[in-house]
Amino acid sequence: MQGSEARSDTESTNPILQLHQFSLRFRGHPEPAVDGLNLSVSAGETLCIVGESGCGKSVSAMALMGLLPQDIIDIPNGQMDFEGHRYDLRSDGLDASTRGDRMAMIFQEPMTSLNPAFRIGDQIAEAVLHHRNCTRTEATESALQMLRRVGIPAPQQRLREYPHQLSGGMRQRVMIAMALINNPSFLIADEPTTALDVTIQAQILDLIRELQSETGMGTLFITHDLGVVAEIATNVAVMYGGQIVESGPVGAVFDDPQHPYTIGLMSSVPRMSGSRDRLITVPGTVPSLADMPQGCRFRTRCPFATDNCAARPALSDVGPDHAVACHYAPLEQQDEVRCAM
Ligand SMILES: Nc1ncnc2c1ncn2[C@@H]1O[C@H](COP(=O)(O)OP(=O)(O)OP(=O)(O)O)[C@@H](O)[C@H]1O
Repeated sequence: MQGSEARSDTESTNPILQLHQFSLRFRGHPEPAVDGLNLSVSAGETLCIVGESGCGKSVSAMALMGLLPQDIIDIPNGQMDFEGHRYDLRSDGLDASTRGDRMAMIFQEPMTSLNPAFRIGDQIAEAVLHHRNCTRTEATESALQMLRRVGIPAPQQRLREYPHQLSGGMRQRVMIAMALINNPSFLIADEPTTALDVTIQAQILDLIRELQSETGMGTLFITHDLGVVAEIATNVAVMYGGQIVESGPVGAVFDDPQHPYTIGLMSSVPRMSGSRDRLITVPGTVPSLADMPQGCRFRTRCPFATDNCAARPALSDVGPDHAVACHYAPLEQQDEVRCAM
C-alpha cells in the first residue's frame, strides 16, 4: 500500500471508489477544510472515517456526493475514480443521474432527507422513478419490497404513513431503504446511528452489514464513535484538521495505534472496568480553519511536538497497509504518549 492512501481493499480486489488528493476550501477561508485526501474502497468493504467534530468528515462526504453548493466552496485539487469513470472534482462533480442511483448516502438525521409532507411510499417510489423507466405502480411495489427488506413491520401500512408517524429507528430504516432502492454499488453513511439509542443503533449496524453482504456494495462510514468502528469497519482512516493522520486495517490501527491523536482518541473511550479514574481526553479542541497551524495540524495539541513539526509529515507506512503521518512514528513508547495526554 502507498503510504498516502487510506484504503479498504485487499490486494486481490479492485476498488469501487478511489479518491486522489482531494482538497476543499470554503470561500473566504484560505486554509483548506480538507487537505490532500486519498481514499480507496472495494466491493463489500467498509472504510470508516473517524475523528472529532470539525475534522472534515461530513464536508468530504457531501463533496463526494456533489451536494455542496459551488458558491460556498472551492475545490483546488481532487480526482475521483468511480465505476470506471474519472471525475475531475475541480470542475466535474458526481452527476445527478449517478447520485442516488449508483452512489447513495444516508445521514444522521433522517428528517433532513425525508419530506414531512409526503407519504413514505411516495418518497421511496419517487427515488425509483427518478432513475428508472417504470410505472408508479412498479415503483411502489419496489418500495414495498425494500421496506420488507429493511425489516419494517406492516410495510403495506407504513407505505401510506408520513415520517412523523414513525420512530427514529424506523425512519432510519426508511432512509436506508430509500438509499438502497436502486441497488447502489457505493454507500456513504454519515453518522447514521449517532441519534439512536444503543439497541436501535446495533440493529441499524446489523442491517447495514447484512445488506452490504447481500449486495456487495462498498461503504464509506463516517463516525466519531470508535465502538461503531470496531463493529463495522474493514479499514479505518483517522482524520484530524482535514487530513488523514493514520489509516489501515481496523485490527492494525486498534491494536497498534501510532499517531498521538489516534492514541489519544482510543484512550478517551470509556471502559467497563469499574475504574473510577478520570477519563483521559485529548487536550484542547480542533482549531478553527482560521487558526489551523502550518505543518502538522495536530502539533498545537500534541505533547511531543517539536520544531520539526512545523513541516507537514507525510503519511508513511509503519506496517502492512498501515500508514501514519507523524515525524515520530513508529512510536515505541506508546504508554508514555498515553500518560502525557
Ligand atoms: N459552510 C461552512 N462555511 C465555512 N466553514 C465550514 C462550513 N461548514 C463546515 N465548515 C468547517 O469545515 C470544517 C469541517 O467540518 P465538518 O462538518 O466536515 O466536520 P465533521 O468532522 O463532519 O464534524 P461533525 O462530526 O460535527 O459533523 C470545520 O472546521 C467547519 O467549521
